Amino acid sequence: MGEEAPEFVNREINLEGEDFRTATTVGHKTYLISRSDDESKSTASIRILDKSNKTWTVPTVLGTQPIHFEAHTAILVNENIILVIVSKGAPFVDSIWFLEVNTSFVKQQSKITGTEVVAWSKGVVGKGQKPVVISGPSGVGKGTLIAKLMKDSPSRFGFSVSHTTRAPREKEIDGTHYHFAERSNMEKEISEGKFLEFAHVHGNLYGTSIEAVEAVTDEGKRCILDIDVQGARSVRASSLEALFIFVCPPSFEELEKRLRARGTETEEQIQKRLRNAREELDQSNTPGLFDNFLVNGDLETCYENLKRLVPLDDGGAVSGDSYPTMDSKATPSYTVLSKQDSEILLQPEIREVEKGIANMLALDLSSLSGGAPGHTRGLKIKSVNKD
Ligand SMILES: Nc1ncnc2c1ncn2[C@@H]1O[C@H](COP(=O)(O)OP(=O)(O)OP(=O)(O)O)[C@@H](O)[C@H]1O
Ligand SMILES: Nc1nc2c(ncn2[C@@H]2O[C@H](COP(=O)(O)O)[C@@H](O)[C@H]2O)c(=O)[nH]1
Repeated sequence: MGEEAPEFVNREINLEGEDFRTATTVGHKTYLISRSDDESKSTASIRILDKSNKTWTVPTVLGTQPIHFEAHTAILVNENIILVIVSKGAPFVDSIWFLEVNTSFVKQQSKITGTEVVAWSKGVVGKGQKPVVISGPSGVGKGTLIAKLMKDSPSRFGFSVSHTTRAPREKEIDGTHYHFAERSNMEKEISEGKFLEFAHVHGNLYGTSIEAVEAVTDEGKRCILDIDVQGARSVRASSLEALFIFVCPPSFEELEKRLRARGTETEEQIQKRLRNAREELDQSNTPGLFDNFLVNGDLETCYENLKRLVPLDDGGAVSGDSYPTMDSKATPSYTVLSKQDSEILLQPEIREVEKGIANMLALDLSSLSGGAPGHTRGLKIKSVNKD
């Protein structure tokens, strides 16, 4: 609930100054960002002043919050996003953040929770790669392909661990392969808006929690989702920008052979999965649903084709750019030197330049891209030579 604004704060505050508190106005709202009162934690706290009726609101804050939140600078990127640079105490990799105040993700979450919502997204260098949704009929080899991807590049990819009400298979580990859940608990969490998508698949309930995707993207990894076609449809309709890949079997007979050979289902369950496979293959042709199709005949060939769509080593880099090369644990103190059009120049303290632990940086706000809203946003950041 909003409360009457105290007289002394309802005034113009330095909008873009570096301080422990900044106020940034977007339309008729002013976003007050400050270090939390609990100084031991150094987290950020947000309050919103609605200038039209002079009321304050404490919003629901989504996303993983900036840590080491000391002095900061806030700059309006556009009417949807505020750039927040934590200018003291944070390692370089934790110093660039976006406060999403009016993006479609925020609007969607606001509808679900019925509250005013803002969301933190971490600024990552590069394209802020889209999560990858991999769908296909049961037994086609999605899990096998994903396991290869994770084994070859564990630092680059992270698996979104789904919830399911189905019983664990012999070698499945709770929290690694799935979060095995009670139906009533899972339904409750779905009704509380904690799931990005869910679907009834082969007689059980499956779903991707927002936290499962966050856990991966907050580590700066590209998130891989193994979900059925209904789930893919829900993600497509959500605000999460993703790459959608459908894996097809070389033939229906081969699919049946693989399902039987896996030996994890009863005959009745196999029949049910095969019936559903026909429906999924049919549904996969929905125009605009999947971006790419792979046929998993020979496993190695299919894996090579998957790596062409989801490269192991592009690092999200945009060719031709030079990226900051400083020690990722260095904690330089940046101040905003200038903002011209969409370029922001960040100036480290002279001592840090002299010690060689920091360079002047140029942030290109026009490059803001993709990532997972409420999780990460990609951005071009270049080191700038002073001479
Ligand atoms: N290209 C392939 N050739 C032969 N066998 C394969 C191939 N790809 C996967 N398999 C085998 O097929 C079986 C099913 O594969 P997997 O479990 O990866 O399928 P899935 O699509 O993840 O199934 P589900 O949706 O039920 O989880 C496994 O025993 C796996 O070893
Ligand atoms: N919509 C969703 N589908 C999911 C999710 N996790 C897995 N799945 C799909 O379920 C079937 C069966 O999986 P299995 O492990 O029981 O063989 C398969 O098609 C998966 O892709 C989810 O979170 N949401």
